[in-house]
Parts: sequence; C-alpha cells; structure tokens
Amino acid sequence: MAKPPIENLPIIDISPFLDPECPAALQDLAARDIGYACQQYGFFYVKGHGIPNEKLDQIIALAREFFSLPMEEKEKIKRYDAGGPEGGDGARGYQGMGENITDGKRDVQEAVDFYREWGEDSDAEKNGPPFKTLHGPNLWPEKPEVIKPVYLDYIEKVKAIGKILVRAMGMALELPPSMEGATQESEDREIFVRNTDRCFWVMRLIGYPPLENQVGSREEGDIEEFSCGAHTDYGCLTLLLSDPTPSALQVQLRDGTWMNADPIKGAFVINIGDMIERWTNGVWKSTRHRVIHRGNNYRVSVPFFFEPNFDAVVKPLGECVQMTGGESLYEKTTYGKHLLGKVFGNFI
Ligand SMILES: N=C(N)NCCCC[C@H](N)C(=O)O
Ligand SMILES: O=C(O)CCC(=O)C(=O)O
Ligand SMILES: [Fe+2]
Repeated sequence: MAKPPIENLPIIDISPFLDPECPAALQDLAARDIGYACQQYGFFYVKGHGIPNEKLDQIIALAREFFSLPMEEKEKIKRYDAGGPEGGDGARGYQGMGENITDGKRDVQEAVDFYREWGEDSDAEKNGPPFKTLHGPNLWPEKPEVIKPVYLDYIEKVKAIGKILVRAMGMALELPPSMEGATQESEDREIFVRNTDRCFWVMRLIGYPPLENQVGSREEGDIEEFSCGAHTDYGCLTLLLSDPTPSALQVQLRDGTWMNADPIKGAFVINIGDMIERWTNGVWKSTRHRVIHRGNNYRVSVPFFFEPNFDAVVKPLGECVQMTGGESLYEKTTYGKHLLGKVFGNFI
C-alpha cells in the first residue's frame, strides 16, 4: 500500500551551480544535499535549474497533442531502428498501448522514444549506414509541427542540467557526511562527468490512460494492472517532467514501502540509474519506482534519461568498494551492453 506522506523527498535548489559568481561553499552545500538524497532515497526534486515554466508546459502540451492524433498519424513513426535487430524492429519511435512490458506485464501506456541522435556533436560519429544497433537517426513526428525544434532546444537544456548534477554527484562522493568540507581527495571526482561527455541520452514521451482496474481493494497484492511496472532506470540520471497529475508515480523506500512522488510545479523529479549504483558499488542505489494512474485524466510525462557514453566502461570505484567492506559487488560492463540487454526485452 502506498505510504502516507510522512517523509518527503528532498527538494534541492541547484541555482548555485548556474551562477559563476557563487561561492564554492554554497555549491558544496548543494552537492552534499544531493549526496544525502542519493544515499537515502535515490530520488529527489530539483529546482532553480533555469528552465522557465512556460517551456516545461510546452513540452508536456506538445506530447499530449501528439498522443491525441489519429492512430494513422502516430503510426507514421512506428517503432523502427535503422540498426535494430532482424533489420526492422527497433527501439526508436512510437509504441502503441500495451506494447511495452515491465516485469513480464504489459504497461498501460503508449510512448515515443528518442535516443542520442546519429552524428550528434561530432562528425566522426557518422559511422553509418549501415548503423550499429541503436545508433541510427530518430523518427521525428511531422505533427505537431513545432515539436522537433522545441524538443531539440529542450534536450540541450536538460543535458546541461544533467551535466551539472553528475558534477555535483562527483563532488558529493568525496564530501564526508559531516560538515567539515572536502577533507578526502577523491580517486576521481570527475568520473561521471568524463563518462557522460558523449551522453547516450534517451527521451521518452509517455501517455497514460486511466487504469480501468479500479474495483477491489488497493492492497498491494490486488494490483493487476500497472501504468508502468516497478523497475529501475538504466543509466546515470532521469530528469522527469510530468503533467500535474498526483498519485501516479511511486517510489520504493528503503523499508520496501511505496511513497507517492507527486509533481511539484517547475521542478524535476530526479532519480539515479543502474550505472551510478554500479560505480558506487551500491552506496547509491538505483531505486525502484512504478506508475499507477487511477485518476480520470489522460496523464502525460516526458522523462529524459541522462546516460553514460555508449562505450563507457562501468566498474565499482575503488574508494566505494572500500567504503562498503572491500568487496566489489558488480562485474565490469559497458553502458551500451547494459542498455542493449534491457531495451529489446521491453517489447512484446
Ligand atoms: N530508458 C529507460 N530507463 N526506460 C524506462 C523503462 C522502464 C520500464 C521498462 N519496460 C523495463 O522493464 O525496464
Ligand atoms: O511517468 C512517470 O512518472 C515515470 C516513468 C518512468 O519511470 C520511466 O519511463 O522510466
Ligand atoms: Fe523509470
């Protein structure tokens, strides 16, 4: 059962990182708050990020407008990947209601996925066609007309926030939990920054109709349908933007109970992903979350996944291994391998 809101997720103001004049001590304080949130919840809210509310509202409105189009129009960008398996089926583009599965069940949602664009940032990357799996171009809808330029601009802005956050997380790792400032020299406080300089981001537009299965008690065992089943995210950080619908997104606390993480106007809900858990040897966990949308409205969310570089090598950091008793809990992997292991198992 969802827990009443006794606890609240931390709300962190990241404006000290946007201001070049800001005293380092204030940045250290914000970084320490982020470190605490990562350790305690793996989830937090971020405000003071500089993206105006009108822009955020426009992102949600355009996604809503896309989902309201006739199926014929939506299917013009039906899921396809130039480098996908079996020469067709793929991850980019539109996925119809119930096509995505989590934990073996169909999620009650429709969605569109965009990934880091082929050739983004550097010409050297224009290595296709033929494309490597997941390395092709995106499928942009023709309608609404402004969706592509508005979203491309938004992606640059959220990438910049992602960068600020991973930098702060690197700082937080070397700051001890007491208030004495940076006394330890970190093995590598820039580890997350370096490994995201060619961030293999994903942006997902999601539309959730109300769940029909409203009868019966709402005890845990009785939930038959999920808008999105319980899962962890795959990479570094998720920056979630959603419409104002309350009681939909739930976060699992360390004691196993579920707490609503309702939207706060103008703030992002941030959570850390599997690669951060691996780098920190589990000091910061990739927290399970799920969506149960039982309201009457059509809910829209747009998570942006700020991820490591596709080829980033991920293995537990020496100092985190020491912190956790000396045993490395995860095998070395690359983000790309982890992602590929997840993505194509997601479709029915
Ligand atoms: N790129 C990310 N993280 N997307 C989130 C998808 C979460 C659910 C997915 N069906 C799963 O089972 O993992
Ligand atoms: O829609 C939401 O609130 C969360 C979606 C989510 O967790 C995901 O797509 O990974
Ligand atoms: Fe998620």
